[in-house]
Amino acid sequence: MATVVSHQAIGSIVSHRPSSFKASQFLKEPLNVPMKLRRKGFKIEATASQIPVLDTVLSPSKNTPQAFKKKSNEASLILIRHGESLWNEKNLFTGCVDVPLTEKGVAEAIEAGKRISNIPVDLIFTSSLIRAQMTAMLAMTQHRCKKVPIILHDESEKAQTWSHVFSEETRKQSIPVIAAWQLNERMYGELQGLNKKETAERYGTEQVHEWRRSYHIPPPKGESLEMCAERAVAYFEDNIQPELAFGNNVMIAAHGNSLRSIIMYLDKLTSQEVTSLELSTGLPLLYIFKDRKFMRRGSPVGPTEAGVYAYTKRLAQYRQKLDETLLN
Ligand SMILES: O=C(O)[C@@H](CO)OP(=O)(O)O
Repeated sequence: MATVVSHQAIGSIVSHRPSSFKASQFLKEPLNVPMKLRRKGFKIEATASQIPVLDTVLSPSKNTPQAFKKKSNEASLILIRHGESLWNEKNLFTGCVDVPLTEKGVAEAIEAGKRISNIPVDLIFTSSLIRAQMTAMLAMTQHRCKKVPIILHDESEKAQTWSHVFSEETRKQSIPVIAAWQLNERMYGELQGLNKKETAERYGTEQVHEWRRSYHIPPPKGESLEMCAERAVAYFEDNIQPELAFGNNVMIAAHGNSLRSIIMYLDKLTSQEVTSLELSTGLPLLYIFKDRKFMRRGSPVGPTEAGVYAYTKRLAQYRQKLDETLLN
């Protein structure tokens, strides 16, 4: 059965672990994580066979054995496709070309932020492209926690050192943002920069639809969805899922096709089903990760709607805490 998730579809920082720390100490089944996360500014470290951990700046028990326990057996995962870009507006194949949002895209990102303003976010992953990063940042301006998203720069020793934050209190009021090229849009090859309508007129609607939506067939010199999934899903499994397993709440701001491949993994869609999965720009989708399963919860309707909070006790408690903090 075809799955269409478009319109009503789906909708702190952490801690330092000693390098000898083994995932098996706190997970029933250790995840074997080929990690190379080294986020010194926030004291987040992980190497192969460890669990990456966000932590703990939030945890008063940091650096005690308590700090190595899972924060929770449940975590939220928000997926958001970037708002409209200047090339979406012009109907051009974009792929890995790095174009910014339009004014409408900015408004969509802000609206998305309102919808998720009561849902906890401890860590943000974005692609390395500006449209996804703008979306994440603009969305977070609306969050009721009022924490500041900070992009972690670990491209060199110097970048790490020069972006170090020296106040623990300030780190507590921050949310680390990790930019990863693996979450980039599918590379569209020789279609990048071409007009979608003109390309369909030239090569035929069916051919172009196949390039755009089939799982296995790549556009000329570009990536198929399958190839895109290989790097995006591997990144998700290696770097994002371990954070969720630890109890950290994650937001991913990425792209139509990199997110389609991740949703295919989360919802266990077949290569046939994913062909009819369409994601709207700027629409946040919420999942709950619990007992090593992903449960799709839809798109939060808005900050005043209670509906989404009925889904889990933990989300309801988080919102209550925000309400109390803001009243005091
Ligand atoms: O141009 C692109 O990069 C993508 C997303 O806008 O296009 P498509 O609609 O074919 O997924």
